[in-house]
Amino acid sequence: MRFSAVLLDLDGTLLDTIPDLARASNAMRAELGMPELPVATVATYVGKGTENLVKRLLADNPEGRQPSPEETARALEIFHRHYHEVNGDEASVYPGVVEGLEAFSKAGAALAVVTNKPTQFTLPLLERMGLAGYFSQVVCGDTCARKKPDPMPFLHACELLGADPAASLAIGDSINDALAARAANMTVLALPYGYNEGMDVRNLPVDDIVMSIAEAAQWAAAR
Ligand SMILES: O=C(O)COP(=O)(O)O
Ligand SMILES: [Mg+2]
Repeated sequence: MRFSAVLLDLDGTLLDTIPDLARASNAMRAELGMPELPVATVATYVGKGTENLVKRLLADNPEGRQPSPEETARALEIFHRHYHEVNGDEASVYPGVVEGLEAFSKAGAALAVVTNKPTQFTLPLLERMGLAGYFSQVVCGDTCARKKPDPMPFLHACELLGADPAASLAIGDSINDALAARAANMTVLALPYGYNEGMDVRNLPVDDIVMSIAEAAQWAAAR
């Protein structure tokens, strides 16, 4: 395998976290007197970090009114409280993830998570889901000054792993992973089962689409 490092997205790539994110989102909306949203709608709001999710949840009102910074800050506090309560309760590891991570590790690749989810939720979730041990580095939404789709988090992860971005593989479910990895000069694979802000993954600027992390490991082994 020509890749010395593999950087994996979290939400929609390693874990299906939408049930918990939707529960916290609707608990926040209920506390603010807003009606419940379908889980599928919440899923289209995930991808650019928690603050962006909260802004989109607040902007989902009949008038399309955008929240003020003060309203966003207050709602974010409420969301955080609820998400801490449920984080991991209904999350699941996608099929093929453990098999794929084992295969990448056996092939000698250094593994990192690169997520837009804040550190306070990411680290306990990785532990709870039994995946923490696979990763030598975890770069979260608040680790760097900018989040994906900026290349900064991927470049930071490569630096921490001592890996050349050109010899590194990124795997994700969304436009944010694709654009960030492209800008970082990495090879990038997309998975179709996650949350791409409601868009078709077939339109993403990626090297290929694979059906699972296990298939991604096979794809990489052939190169
Ligand atoms: O927190 C988000 O918005 C998405 O997180 P991800 O980068 O792991 O997909
Ligand atoms: Mg994702």
